[in-house]
Amino acid sequence: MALQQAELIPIYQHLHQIPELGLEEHETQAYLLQLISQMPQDFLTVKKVAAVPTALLVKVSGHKHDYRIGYRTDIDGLPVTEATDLPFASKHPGKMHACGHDIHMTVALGILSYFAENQPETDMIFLFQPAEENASGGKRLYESGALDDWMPDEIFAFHDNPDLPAGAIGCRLGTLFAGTCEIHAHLTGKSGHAAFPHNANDMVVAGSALVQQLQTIVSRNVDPIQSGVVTLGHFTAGTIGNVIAGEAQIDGTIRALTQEMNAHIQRRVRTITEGIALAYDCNIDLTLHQGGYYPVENNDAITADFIDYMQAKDDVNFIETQPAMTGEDFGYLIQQIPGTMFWLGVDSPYSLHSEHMVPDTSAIMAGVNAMTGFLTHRNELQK
Ligand SMILES: CC(=O)N[C@@H](CCC[C@H](N)C(=O)O)C(=O)O
Repeated sequence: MALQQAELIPIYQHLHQIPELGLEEHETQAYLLQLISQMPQDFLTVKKVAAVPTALLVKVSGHKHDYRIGYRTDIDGLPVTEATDLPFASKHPGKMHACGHDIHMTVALGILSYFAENQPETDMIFLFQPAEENASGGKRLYESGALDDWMPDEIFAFHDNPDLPAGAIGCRLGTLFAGTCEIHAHLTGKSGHAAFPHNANDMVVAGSALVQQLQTIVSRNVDPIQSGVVTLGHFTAGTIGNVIAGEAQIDGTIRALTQEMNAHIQRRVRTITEGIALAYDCNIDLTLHQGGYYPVENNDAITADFIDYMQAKDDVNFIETQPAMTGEDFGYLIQQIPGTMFWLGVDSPYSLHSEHMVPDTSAIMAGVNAMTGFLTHRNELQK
């Protein structure tokens, strides 16, 4: 029997207890391998990837081999200290599945277990991908060449969404998620005694000016009909109140729904940073890192079919959604392989990345059922 609610909930709870950061998902990988080894093996081949050691690829051999349908789940957790009071809360201090990748993995296992028993028409490739949050795991996996002889012709993935009702499927034609780019700025001036500012070069002041100026980009440099985000979530400087700070560190992220706008904002960040370094006579070491976090652009034909399918199903609550400024390294994969990304509602009052986020687990079976049905339909198109 394919994995059902009674098996999937304990699997989810176990995964929730063992979150690991990107590229460190060894315990998670071992647990996934154990579960996959318990499925019927007739059609399954499992591949590890030397260049991305915590990744797993699983092929389900179909009746024929001239087409491959890909399905991707991410497997990493976040450096967040859980504050949910769940009986199955994280056992790894300072780490949590606060972005719901435990839900993603559980749904993927449910779908995989179905096709392990019900041989699909075409080959199917399941990607258990590390490091969605921080290290472009999808890009690494693609560039490792491990997919080359298993390259999907189309690919699907979802992200859970606390703002949608549990089990609802959300999607849209066109861009679903933003492209992102990390900002890291290290400022170096001259520390000194609080009483003699003229002999020092204060990085609290220079850093504050940098924050203020970067925050003008969206209001003054972005076409108001389009959109963009510059968030600076981290700013540290100095040591104590009566010492002028000689160093500061500012980190943040750029978000935009097109690659052109993302690149435009990156250029403005560079120019403004150079100007602040000049104006405050300090050194600013700026790193802008986009990696694989391109906008998630859904393929028109495949996504129209996805939406038609979900809308026609009485047991699917389909909701057309707006683009979101969340990022996803699936943006890289979907640039290489046409496909669809969608949301799965998990109805939580707390947002993704919150230490209080508790997804409604009734979404798991809803996701498995909707996607086994849809992937069977995509298989049948290849008959
Ligand atoms: C779904 C989600 O929350 N994704 C992350 C992706 C992080 C991208 C990158 N590390 C950055 O911070 O720019 C997100 O924060 O949207």
